[in-house]
Amino acid sequence: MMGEEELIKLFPEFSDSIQPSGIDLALDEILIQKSEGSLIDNEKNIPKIQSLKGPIYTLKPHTAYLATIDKKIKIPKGYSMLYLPRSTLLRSFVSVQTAVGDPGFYGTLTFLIVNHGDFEYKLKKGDRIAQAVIFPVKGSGEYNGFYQEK
Ligand SMILES: O=c1ccn([C@H]2C[C@H](O)[C@@H](COP(=O)(O)OP(=O)(O)OP(=O)(O)O)O2)c(=O)[nH]1
Repeated sequence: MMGEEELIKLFPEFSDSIQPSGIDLALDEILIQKSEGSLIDNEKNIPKIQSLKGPIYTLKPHTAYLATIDKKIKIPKGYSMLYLPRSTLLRSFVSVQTAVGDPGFYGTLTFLIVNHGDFEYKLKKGDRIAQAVIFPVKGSGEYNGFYQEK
């Protein structure tokens, strides 16, 4: 796992958000699902989504949303990332569910955020919701998939 000194060099645009063992990630928008979706024979039909009005978002009980991160990220070749939830959210019955950040990815990170609680939970744009932890990857190629932005 990469530490503070190395992370500042690798991610200068996140210099204000570097932690001893990762990078803090802050909320941009919360989005709700507006249509069905499917994944059949690797054919993606991603559900339509709609932004909620911010900057304070109310997560309804037992409801899933998408959350976008406020700064686009470029993952350098040779590194990969995992995203872990901020524990304050877990202590509040809210999970942040995430996948792997690939070497070479550039774009907006999107996470699933679920309020598992029986009560509403309020979250403000700009608040930290997750932390990225970064690992070197030996012999990696570069991501150039569906979610890559130019
Ligand atoms: O929770 C996550 C994890 C990763 N990413 C970004 C970075 C990652 O490099 C990219 C693609 O993720 P993944 O490879 O998991 O997506 P896929 O469904 O396999 O897409 P593709 O078919 O383009 O490979 O999305 C997110 O936005 N959210």
